[in-house]
Amino acid sequence: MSLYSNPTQSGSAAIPIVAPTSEKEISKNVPSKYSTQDSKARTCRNLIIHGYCKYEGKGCKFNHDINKSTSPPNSPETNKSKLSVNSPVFKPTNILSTISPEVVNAPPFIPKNHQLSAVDETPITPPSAPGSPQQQLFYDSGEHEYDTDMSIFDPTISFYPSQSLTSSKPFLLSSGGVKGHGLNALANSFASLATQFSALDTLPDVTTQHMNNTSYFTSSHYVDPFLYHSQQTLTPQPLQYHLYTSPLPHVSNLHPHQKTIHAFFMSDHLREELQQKNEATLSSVNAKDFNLPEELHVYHSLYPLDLGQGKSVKIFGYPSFTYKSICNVDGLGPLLAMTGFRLTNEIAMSTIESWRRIRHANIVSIREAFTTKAFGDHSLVFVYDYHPLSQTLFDKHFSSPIQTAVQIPGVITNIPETVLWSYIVQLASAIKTIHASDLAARMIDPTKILLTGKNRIRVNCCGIMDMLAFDGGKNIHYYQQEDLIRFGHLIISLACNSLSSVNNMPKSIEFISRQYSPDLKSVIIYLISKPTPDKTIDGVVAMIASKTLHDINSAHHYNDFLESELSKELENGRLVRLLCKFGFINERPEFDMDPSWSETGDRYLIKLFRDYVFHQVDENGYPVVDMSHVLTCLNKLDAGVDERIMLMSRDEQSCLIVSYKEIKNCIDSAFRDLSRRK
Ligand SMILES: Nc1ncnc2c1ncn2[C@@H]1O[C@H](COP(=O)(O)OP(=O)(O)OP(=O)(O)O)[C@@H](O)[C@H]1O
Repeated sequence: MSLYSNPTQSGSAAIPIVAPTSEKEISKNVPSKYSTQDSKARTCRNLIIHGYCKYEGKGCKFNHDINKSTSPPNSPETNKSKLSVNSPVFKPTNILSTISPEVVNAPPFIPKNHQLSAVDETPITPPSAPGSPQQQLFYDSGEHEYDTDMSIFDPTISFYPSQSLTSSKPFLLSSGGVKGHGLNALANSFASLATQFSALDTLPDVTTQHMNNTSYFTSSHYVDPFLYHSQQTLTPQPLQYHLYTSPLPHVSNLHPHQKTIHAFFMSDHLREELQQKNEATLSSVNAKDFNLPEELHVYHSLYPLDLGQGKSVKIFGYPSFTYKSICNVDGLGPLLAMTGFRLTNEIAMSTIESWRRIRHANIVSIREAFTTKAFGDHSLVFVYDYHPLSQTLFDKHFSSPIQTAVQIPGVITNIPETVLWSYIVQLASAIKTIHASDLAARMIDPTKILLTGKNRIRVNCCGIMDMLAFDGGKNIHYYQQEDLIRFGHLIISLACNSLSSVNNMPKSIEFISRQYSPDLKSVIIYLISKPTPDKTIDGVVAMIASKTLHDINSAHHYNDFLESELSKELENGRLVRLLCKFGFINERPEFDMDPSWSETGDRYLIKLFRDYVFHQVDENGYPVVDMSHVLTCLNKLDAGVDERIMLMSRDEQSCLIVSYKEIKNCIDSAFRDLSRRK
């Protein structure tokens, strides 16, 4: 693609249509092979395209009487039903075949996928020498012929930068976008997109044609969108992934059409949640203000996670602190530092290896453990995976005053049974994995179980007790039984909404049997029953089998939800990169000592394309805010398809017919210029 110049310059693969500026200019540009007599016999092209000619009576030599058929018999102009002002049909696909490039001294442009219609009997002007840029300038002199298969052109639209020139009839994105913006336009756009994909299936040698992006948008066969679904017998063809946008959102119940824009993107709730998590991940403090070491092994940027609560000795027997940190090697990791602990038995460190091998969705993975004196005394540091904005079960269910108050049966603060079952299923799954690895959790406590998402729990701080009270694994069965009893106590506390409920078992069980189902009570009774060799986590898993299925179902539903939200954002990265390039190029005040750089050459085309995508207005002059139009255009641009569009200057005096592929080349070349270092 060579440099573009303002429409008056040649050397472009685009095909400018330029309105004549004066009578003199008109006559100057009319090729000599047509006499004045011929000109009078031919219908003025301004009349055909715009519905009127502002030079009528002021020197334009062409015929302005639309009812007078003066065209040669074989000319497509004779088909007045398609070319009348009342029903203008405009399709420049075949215009290209009959325009002499000599008119403007430019080599002809023959698109690779150019399809000559059967009605076009005029010989094609030979292209320029092989290898030269295939270009053609289309001058609005009237010395050209139309075929009958033109895109619809509405002369009543006041400012309409461009129209899609695809021959695929159902694809009326531009006109649909202008005339019926909002929901209909949205639906039309996607229906047309789907139609084009379906058209792909009907082509005989799709793979070959698809390689040059031809078959999609230049197929002249209209394919009913509903036919798409009945094409199952055909072998699926490779698709142009770049052309996809996310599927049409459910917009039928939405009224204000602005809302449809939101429907294209991730839900606000999920976005906010993820943004808060990112914020938490990036939060930092000045280490000196908190009297923290600036570096600790391969970790730095320590950030205290238990700011309000201070040192706690009740679980581990040593004061412990939790920090978020950044690892030099692989990013984030929260640290749990135990101060005042001196590791005497080096073998205890080896227990961490067994824990490092455990990967489970309900267990916070441990990365490593090491000793340090960075906190001013002997400390043992454990490093776990970081789960931003997580809360402990204690914080969630037992920290507010109403929750810690003495439980009054029947008071609203009960945790719903479905939530309890979800906790039970997840904990049982975690404990089963731990026990199967010949380990014991020893951390089934509300302060050591993290809530990392909606009802999503993970057992935290695993492996610490094995190191603090190292016994070489001798008492593992005892600790496993203890896990089950602690598991039972945790569920009782949650069900009764009180940590002290475990001190009065009969009353608590009676409360649970009144508030919850017998199944829940049975599981609790099993968990807190006397340890026996037969009492294992497998017994619990068998008892909760049906609830597990329900939990799996919920997890899959949530997974579907997240996947659909993700698909909405799938193309963002690509499109943002493209928009960034636009931003670098468009309206640039100066480049390479040239103040008009962004307005001339290839960049002029990019500017017109920007207008085509973003600055269209409808027949009443209102901006067309059609996101699907923007997304479709950008996707086609990114894919560099051969489909051509007509770009029009803001003064409506010149048009350029150009393919997405050429615009893409222009953008790439302009961007390369900008990033080039001399
Ligand atoms: N792996 C982790 N990822 C993210 N946050 C964590 C992680 N581990 C702990 N936290 C957060 O750090 C905070 C402190 O954790 P900690 O284990 O010290 O709990 P605690 O409630 O302070 O218990 P204790 O009473 O033993 O001090 C908690 O609010 C918890 O949400």
